[in-house]
Amino acid sequence: MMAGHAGLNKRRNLEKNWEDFIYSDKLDLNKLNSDIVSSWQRCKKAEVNPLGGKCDHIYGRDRLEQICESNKMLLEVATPVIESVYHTVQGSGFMVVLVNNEGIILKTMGDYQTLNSAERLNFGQGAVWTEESVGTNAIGTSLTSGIPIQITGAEHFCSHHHVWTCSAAPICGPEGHVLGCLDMSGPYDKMHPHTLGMIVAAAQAIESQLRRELSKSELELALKKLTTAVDTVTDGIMYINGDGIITDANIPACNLLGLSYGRLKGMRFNHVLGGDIVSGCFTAGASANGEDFIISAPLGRLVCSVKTITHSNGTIGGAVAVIRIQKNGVRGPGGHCTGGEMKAAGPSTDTGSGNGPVRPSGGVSSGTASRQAAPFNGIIGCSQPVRAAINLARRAAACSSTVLLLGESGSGKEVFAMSIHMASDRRQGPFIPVNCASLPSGLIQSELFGYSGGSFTGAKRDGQRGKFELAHGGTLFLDEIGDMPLEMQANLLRVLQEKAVMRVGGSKIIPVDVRVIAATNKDLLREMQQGRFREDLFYRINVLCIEIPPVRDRGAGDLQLLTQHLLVSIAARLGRPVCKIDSAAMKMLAEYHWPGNVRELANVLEQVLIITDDDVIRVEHLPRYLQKPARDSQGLAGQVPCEPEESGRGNPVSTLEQIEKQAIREALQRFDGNISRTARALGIGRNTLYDKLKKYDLKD
Ligand SMILES: Nc1ncnc2c1ncn2[C@@H]1O[C@H](COP(=O)(O)OP(=O)(O)OP(=O)(O)O)[C@@H](O)[C@H]1O
Repeated sequence: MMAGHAGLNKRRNLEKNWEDFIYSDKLDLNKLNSDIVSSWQRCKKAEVNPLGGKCDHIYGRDRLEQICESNKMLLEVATPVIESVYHTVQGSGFMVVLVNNEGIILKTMGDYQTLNSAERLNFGQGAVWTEESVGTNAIGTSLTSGIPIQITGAEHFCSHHHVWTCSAAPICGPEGHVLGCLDMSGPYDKMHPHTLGMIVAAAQAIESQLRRELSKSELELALKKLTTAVDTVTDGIMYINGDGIITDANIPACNLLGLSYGRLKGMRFNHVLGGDIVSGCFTAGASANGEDFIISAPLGRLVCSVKTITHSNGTIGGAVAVIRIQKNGVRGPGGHCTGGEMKAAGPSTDTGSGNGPVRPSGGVSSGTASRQAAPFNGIIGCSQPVRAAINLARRAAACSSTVLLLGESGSGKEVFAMSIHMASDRRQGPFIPVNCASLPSGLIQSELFGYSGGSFTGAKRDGQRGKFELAHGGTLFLDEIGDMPLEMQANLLRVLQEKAVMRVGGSKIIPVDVRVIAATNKDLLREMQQGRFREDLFYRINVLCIEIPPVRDRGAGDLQLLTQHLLVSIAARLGRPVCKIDSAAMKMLAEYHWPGNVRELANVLEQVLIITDDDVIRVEHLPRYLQKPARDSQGLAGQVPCEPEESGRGNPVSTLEQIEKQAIREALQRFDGNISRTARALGIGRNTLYDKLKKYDLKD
């Protein structure tokens, strides 16, 4: 506080300097602070009236409300600081003021008398307290110069302010830009240099609180992004705390495990999965992290992987588990199948087995009947032809002979091939599928047998292994073998006989231990007769032949089982609740002849689940081409569930062809002639569709 003679002298000197500058433009730079000199010069240039000081630039209530709204966070954070600062000076004639970065007063708090004096200057909410508006003052000058400043008495440019002392400090945001300014103003004779120190500390407190708030809202935003992502994915995701309790889960996780969120949350993860995955990960640490496990759930087999979350000090804080439906087995990066099996505790699942997780490296003891049965559990169907095919497949799994799978497109040949592999003693080895129809004829040789370094333009320097080498110790699935070019058939035969390959451009014989499963939807006997398939190769691959029945030959019971299975698994994949199908819609499915087999059925159900939110599928939800079956359609309706359907097959070929032609025509119309979408909807490949368009002369 300024007192006595010295104080009076200082005041007089300040007033003298001010008068010299205002009336004679004289400046004694030794006696004046350079920031004040610059400010005075700015004010003179801006033609601010030095004999005034009453603010006439004030925002009305509505605009002020908007301004406060856009400075909401600053106000919220600064208010408790203002209150605490005012509390310490209360009764001493001071007021505390908060302005935004444009110098507009957002808030004032002070002693009654001081607020009254301030009001006479319009020094209150909504006033624009800048240098241009009211001359040199702590608020305006601090905002202009970006530094904390104290302005006392005649240091103010306007004479009406000469009885005031003001201290202000800018408030900066986390990125350094000025958000506003905090000021403390009071009577001139209460001037104390410490006041500025107090205001600087208060502004800093506001700044650090703002930083905390911003990082909190950034954290909230990051959390929201994460939650949105977790809710959008189709995989099931669960969070597990350090005690192995599930603390959160997304909808697909609940659907896949067949448990409501309320039940799942709070359950012990090991109880849900019926094994001890988590403690394995917690104790084995990184070694168990991220590995895939196979578990059995009500929906079928699921792949589960658990990854631990570690604190910065290295201790384990919990884990994230990801589960998804096992699609054709679990393939490692090199296309390897992995996985033993354990059971999840869904409502309809036997939890009493006590099976723990079986890691790929641990393996499943070979030869145990129950374990060998598991791979075939994914093949849905109990009709006689399906049971017969499964029985043959079981036998195939027990030996290492070449297998030939015959069946229409989409009937499940790959599912069978994978199941045979998984049930065989090669299950620890890779399962390598190759679609012979989709390989360009120029590349098929190198794809199958590999090539040595630099053998052709664009080849990798060190060469590349072919599918036979990749399948070493495992199974090679040659799909659509009927489409393999004749010259390749000779090479394939040689490899099968010699059990060794030679890479394209190479000279080394590489022995390979590969079990071949071939598949086709073509009539190989006819292909042979017409010279398109080698007889010797046919007999070489046709050691054990398994016919996969088309869906229309499986009976209504199988169709119902497949429909229910697919509805649950597709719903889980789409992340939507499972829905039922009413009997009329089921009857309509049974009346259709399913040329695209299970794949077509899956596509139809997926389309329905995408377009409807209803929890029951009715006739009107089904595609139109199903709603108008041809009169003499050989559908499945009326067939006895799960019974062999031996009678009544007759010779339906021409009728089915008519129906097929009609289905293709309608699908083409529906998708405006788009081949890819039409093929997808019909559950057949594009090439097959092109063949059929040619066959039925539907090209235009
Ligand atoms: N019996 C089944 N139970 C459950 N899903 C099945 C069954 N059969 C087939 N599927 C499913 O139907 C789809 C088509 O099966 P898959 O690819 O094995 O048929 P494919 O006969 O090999 O077809 P393509 O001849 O076109 O290669 C896959 O999504 C598969 O999972």
